[in-house]
Amino acid sequence: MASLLEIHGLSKVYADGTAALKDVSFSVRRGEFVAVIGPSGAGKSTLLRCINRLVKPSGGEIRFQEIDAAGASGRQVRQLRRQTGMIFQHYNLIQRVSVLRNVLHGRLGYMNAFSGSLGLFSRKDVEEAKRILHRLGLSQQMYKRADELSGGQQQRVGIARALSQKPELILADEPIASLDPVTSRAIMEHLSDICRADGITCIVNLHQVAMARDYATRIIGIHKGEVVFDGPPGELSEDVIHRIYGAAPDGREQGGEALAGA
Ligand SMILES: Nc1ncnc2c1ncn2[C@@H]1O[C@H](COP(=O)(O)OP(=O)(O)OP(=O)(O)O)[C@@H](O)[C@H]1O
Repeated sequence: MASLLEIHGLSKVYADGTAALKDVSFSVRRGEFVAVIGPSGAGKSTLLRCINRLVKPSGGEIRFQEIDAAGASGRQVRQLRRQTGMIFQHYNLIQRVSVLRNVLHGRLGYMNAFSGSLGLFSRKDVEEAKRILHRLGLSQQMYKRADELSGGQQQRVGIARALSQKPELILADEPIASLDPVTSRAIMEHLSDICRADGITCIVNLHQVAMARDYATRIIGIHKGEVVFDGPPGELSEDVIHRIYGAAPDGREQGGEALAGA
């Protein structure tokens, strides 16, 4: 099957000289659930942000469907962002606005500037947003302000907003890092269900190795900006985990929190 996303020789050097990504290459097929793991500062967020062009790559190629994401024009970047839903650690909701309206913001990329600025969403978009909120168990919350919700509920709104875009790809940057273990599993279940039932490809940055093992169909391990593992969860041996997280000189592993749940 053709790849949805192909990355070749991707590099990112920030203005201060930090080389966050070095010669990263992999491709992702439709329907895959990819977990990206690695220690703090490995380059996970930079990778996701290069894919939807929140960060401009320094070199290499990113091909998303027909779009050359690395060299995309402004119009192509807008098209790319329409087709890629982004989910953030801190939810990035508009706090004083209703849950329903936050979800409808996922439709802005499809509207002209005039309708978008006035929030003139179509009846069809509103009905679809309500359906998505119902699916995520948030029917009772849809008219509440976002800041009245718990963290887990806010992250479900973040997922609902991404779904309302009707994306081909969901990029989730540490979506459970601020949540307790039970709520984290509920969020991972929702993402997994979306991937399986809707065929939406997911790339999820995670700190917890156990979560990656339990939910991903494929794991990519990054260490200091380089891919050091790319394979199914079953191949994530202790040796591989040490290669990804590295070992401190005194023998203690780095990323102890990540390994604790491994
Ligand atoms: N805007 C920036 N300017 C300069 N350096 C940056 C910038 N953003 C990230 N970096 C650096 O790039 C490297 C990779 O950072 P990145 O946030 O991608 O890692 P990460 O694996 O997502 O880390 P974490 O798990 O802690 O979020 C780090 O050394 C970081 O300090």
